[in-house]
Amino acid sequence: MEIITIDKNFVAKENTFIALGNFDGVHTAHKILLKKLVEEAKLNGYKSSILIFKSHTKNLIFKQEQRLLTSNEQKYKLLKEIGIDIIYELEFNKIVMTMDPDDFIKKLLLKHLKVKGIVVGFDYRFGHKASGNTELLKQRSLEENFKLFIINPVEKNGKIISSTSIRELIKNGQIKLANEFLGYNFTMNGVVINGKNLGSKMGFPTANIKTDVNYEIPKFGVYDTNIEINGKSYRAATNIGKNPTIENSGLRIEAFILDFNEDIYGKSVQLSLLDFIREEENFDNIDDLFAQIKLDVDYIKTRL
Ligand SMILES: Cc1cc2nc3c(=O)[nH]c(=O)nc-3n(C[C@H](O)[C@H](O)[C@H](O)COP(=O)(O)O)c2cc1C
Ligand SMILES: Nc1ncnc2c1ncn2[C@@H]1O[C@H](COP(=O)(O)OP(=O)(O)O)[C@@H](O)[C@H]1O
Repeated sequence: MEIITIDKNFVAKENTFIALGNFDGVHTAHKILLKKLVEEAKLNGYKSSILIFKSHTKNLIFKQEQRLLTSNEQKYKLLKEIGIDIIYELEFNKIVMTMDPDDFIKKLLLKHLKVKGIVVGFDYRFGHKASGNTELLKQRSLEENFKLFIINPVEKNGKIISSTSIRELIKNGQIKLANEFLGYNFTMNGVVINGKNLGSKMGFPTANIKTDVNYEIPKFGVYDTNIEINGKSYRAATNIGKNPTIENSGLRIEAFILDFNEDIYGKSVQLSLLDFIREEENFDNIDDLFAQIKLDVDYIKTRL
């Protein structure tokens, strides 16, 4: 898979079929759309491409940082697995945000990116004030002679699978359903940093994980998790929250790794959430807290 950083003046070397969107999470509905892209591109003898904005479009539109399901790195890995040939990476700036929808289609996509076919979701919006939609794309596909595929909403349990609906599930602790919608387990990448050293004193050392990605924050509580360290996977009891029993500091992600006894400070880890076990609690004292942590760990062992 080729990753090409472009600006609005970039001219592509070759024709492609293209998919448009943020693709945060590359979830099961995205996969249906992207498989259609790869299939149709092949049938028509072109490569498949995606136009992706480097930062989420909502960051600029709503002037607040969009919480995410995947880092760009995770997203690109998933896209590669689907068989996408080219990623065109474009900075989502004011020029792109205020672009006339017809300029977006005719100049950027057709002229500069040499697009022969477009695949989008039913609710795709683009251009100035999001005024471009699938109706406009339909009209222009007839006039300008490009192929267009609009993918219908994909539902599960009566709910539309979307990046937004998955973020809501994660916020509500409905991690199993979120994972079903994603098609894989929600995973946060980070690095193990120093904590207060209380964990090992109490018999439960916990790897404190710091992430640079603006992930959606899961409901505070204890999770059954998998943690990948140096390519090896371990089971862990993980608390996500603010440790109210100890202090009321910022967000902490802390994993007690089962059957493990190594120094992993500074290591990159991937933490996958499997299930929500219980809410984070404010215990009267540290002994009560660690008695409960022992119960959590014992419970997770019964789930192995
Ligand atoms: C399985 C598990 C469950 C936890 N549950 C809670 C909790 O309910 N309330 C709380 O205040 N802290 C909870 N914690 C966080 C602990 O307070 C924290 O891990 C401990 O203070 C050690 O911190 P340290 O790694 O900075 O030494 C939990 C930690 C783990 C591993
Ligand atoms: N089973 C384990 N689970 C988590 N971390 C472990 C484990 N065994 C050893 N460690 C190491 O111990 C550290 C955590 O010990 P802890 O006393 O909780 O210190 P800190 O407060 O710095 O996190 C981890 O970062 C890791 O390097």
